[in-house]
Amino acid sequence: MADFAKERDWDQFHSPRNLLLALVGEVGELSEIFQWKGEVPKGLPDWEEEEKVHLGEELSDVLLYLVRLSDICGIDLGKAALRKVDLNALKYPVTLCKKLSAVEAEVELDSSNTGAEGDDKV
Ligand SMILES: Nc1ccn([C@H]2C[C@H](O)[C@@H](COP(=O)(O)OP(=O)(O)OP(=O)(O)O)O2)c(=O)n1
Repeated sequence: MADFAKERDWDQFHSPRNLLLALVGEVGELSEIFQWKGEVPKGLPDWEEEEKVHLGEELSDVLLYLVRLSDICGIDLGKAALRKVDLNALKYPVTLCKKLSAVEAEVELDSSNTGAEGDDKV
């Protein structure tokens, strides 16, 4: 991405703020693909090949602007992400999360048996 921008004299435009706005714009384009479709099954089995190619393009735009933004801010994104994975693991221990998931599933089951509305689940 650094070479790509340099070759085109685009360094002048690739400021942190501009890259952040470009990133958000691409997230918007990514969202448009899913807009109004309702929930879609994992793996997108019913999607046309063309739609999947489009999805890959928008995901790539998000990734490329994210990588460029990190670079321009002097952040080693690979290192930062690995550190965050470690922090996440400490914050959400496996045993605790499994117990909470089981309890939540039970509450969900109870509320569906009684007809009460439960919270939306992730
Ligand atoms: N000043 C720019 C312009 C583009 N790009 C790169 C990063 C993205 O991967 C892609 C974005 O290009 P477009 O702005 O043309 O966006 P789309 O490819 O999504 O096209 P469109 O918005 O027409 O769907 O090009 C860049 O690095 N710097």
